[in-house]
Amino acid sequence: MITENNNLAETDEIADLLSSLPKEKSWRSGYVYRYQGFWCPEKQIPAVIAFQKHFLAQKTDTILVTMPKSGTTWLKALAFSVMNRAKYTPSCSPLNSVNPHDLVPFSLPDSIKNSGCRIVCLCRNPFDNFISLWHFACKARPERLGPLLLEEAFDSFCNGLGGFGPFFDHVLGYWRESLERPEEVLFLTYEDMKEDINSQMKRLAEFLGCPFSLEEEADGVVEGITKLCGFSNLKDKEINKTGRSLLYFENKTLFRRGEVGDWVNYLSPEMVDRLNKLMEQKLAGSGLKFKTGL
Ligand SMILES: Nc1ncnc2c1ncn2[C@@H]1O[C@H](COP(=O)(O)OS(=O)(=O)O)[C@@H](OP(=O)(O)O)[C@H]1O
Repeated sequence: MITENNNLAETDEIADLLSSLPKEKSWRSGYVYRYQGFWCPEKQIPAVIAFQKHFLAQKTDTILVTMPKSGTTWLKALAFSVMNRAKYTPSCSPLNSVNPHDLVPFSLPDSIKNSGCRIVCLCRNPFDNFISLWHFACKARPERLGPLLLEEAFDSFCNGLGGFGPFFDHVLGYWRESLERPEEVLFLTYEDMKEDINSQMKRLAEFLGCPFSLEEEADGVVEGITKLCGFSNLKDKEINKTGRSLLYFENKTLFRRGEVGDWVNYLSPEMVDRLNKLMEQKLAGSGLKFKTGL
C-alpha cells in the first residue's frame, strides 16, 4: 500500500512538474520538456529524476556520456572490449552476438560529480550529429505525423531542441569539465576516432587505468579490438541486422553510414552558414573545435 501511495504521489508531482516546464513538439511524437536546461522527452523525465535521487556513483565506476547519434554504440563497444580484454578475445567477444547497448546500460545523476569516478565523453561535429539524428527521427516517427522535414528539424536543432539539446551547452559542459579534471573526465571526438582509432583507443585504455602493454601492442591486441568494434564488422553481425535492443529500437537503425562529412549531401549553403555562425559564437574562447570533414 505504501508503495502504491508513494507512486501515486510521485505521479502527481511529475504531472505538476511537467505543467510548469516549457514544452515543444517532439520530432517523433508527443512533447519534449526543458528540464534542468535540457530538452527531454516526457517519458524520460521520471527516469532522470529517479536516477538523480537514488543512484550513488562509486569511484570505481566508469560512465560513458554521449549525445544521441554521436557514436554511442561505437564507444560502448570499444570501452567494453578494452576493459574486458583479459576475459574475451575478439573471436569470443559477446559483441559477436549482442548489441553494444545491451552490454553497457544507460545512466547519469548528481553523485557522479563527487564520486571521483571516470567519465568518458564522446562528441561529434554538430553537422553530422544533426543529420544522423534527423535520419533516425524520420525512421522512428509515427507515420500518422507525416514526414519530418529537414528544414523544420534543422531549425529546431539550431534553436537547441533535438536529442537532449541544446547541443552546444551539453558539449561545452563536458569539455570544460575535461579541462578542469582531466584525470576524471576524458573528452573524445567521433572525428578523431575516425581519423586514428588505434591511438584514440590507447588514450581511452590509459584513461580507464588499463593501458595496453608493449607486448599487447606487438601482438596486435589494439588492432584486434578496433576491428571487432569497427562499423562494418558490427553492422554485419546477425544481431545488428535483424535484432532489437533497448526494448524497442531495431539494431540496424544504429548503423547507417558511419562517416564524417555526410552532411554535405543534405544541408543547403544557408543552413551551413547558419550552423557555422552558431558554432563559432557558442564555442568562442572555449578552445573546442570540431572537424567537420571539409
Ligand atoms: N562502430 C561504429 N563506428 C563508427 N560509426 C558508428 C559505429 N556504430 C554506429 N556508428 C554510427 O554512429 C551513429 C549512431 O550514433 P549512436 O551510436 O550514438 O546512436 S544512439 O544514440 O546510440 O542511438 C550513426 O551515424 P550515421 O551513420 O552518420 O547516421 C552510425 O552509423
